[in-house]
Amino acid sequence: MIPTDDHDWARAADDLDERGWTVLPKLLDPEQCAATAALYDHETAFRKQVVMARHGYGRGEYRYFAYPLPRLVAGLRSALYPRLAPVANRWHERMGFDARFPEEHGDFLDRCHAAGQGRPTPLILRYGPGDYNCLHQDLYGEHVFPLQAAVLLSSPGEDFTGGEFVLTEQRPRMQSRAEVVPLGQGDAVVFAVAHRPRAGSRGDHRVNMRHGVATIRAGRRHMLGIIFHDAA
Ligand SMILES: O=C(O)CCC(=O)C(=O)O
Ligand SMILES: [Fe+2]
Repeated sequence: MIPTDDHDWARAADDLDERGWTVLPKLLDPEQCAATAALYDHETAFRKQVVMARHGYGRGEYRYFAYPLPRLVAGLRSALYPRLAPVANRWHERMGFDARFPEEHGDFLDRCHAAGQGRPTPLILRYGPGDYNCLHQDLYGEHVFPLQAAVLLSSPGEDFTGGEFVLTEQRPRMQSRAEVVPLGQGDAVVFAVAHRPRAGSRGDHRVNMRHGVATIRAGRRHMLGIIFHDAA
């Protein structure tokens, strides 16, 4: 159902190692995007709604899915994870972090759930004119899978303008650098949750990464977020 075989995973792994993010073009087709965005109004599919302005997170809102996840969301989460686990393990080794990740997502979730991180983190975000998402990191407890994915469900230029996906990285003792990630409808961005290793002249060091969304100028923008660790 989720055609992850079509993607160039060797290139994706190289992008991730070099800059901490990659784009998987057309991970979902327009019908899958529309059907997923339409889930937003099915209140019973979700465990929690967050109005971002109430928490100082930005402006706009999002909803975390409840278990069981919709088929497409569950399918994406379990299909992407095994492609990313080798990158995650390499990153942890290079950053000197102890945790290593199993090959299958279910085994990693068992570890999260046993540690009290049992609430699902996949979400849909919805933005209108003037909305934005402040730079942040999606950390929900001790157990962290270091990569996450997000799929643009709306069509830029058609459904909305503005609303660019932004990543920043901060190297130790240096100023932050920003990247704008070009996304079309159905494209997924895969990116570092909080840290990534970077090769420097004196070996690897850890850089700090955050992501957010620039102000939506017009229209409505829906995004599907796939986070692999669950929440406490
Ligand atoms: O709306 C966006 O592009 C940001 C999504 C996001 O923050 C996430 O998926 O964690
Ligand atoms: Fe996020």
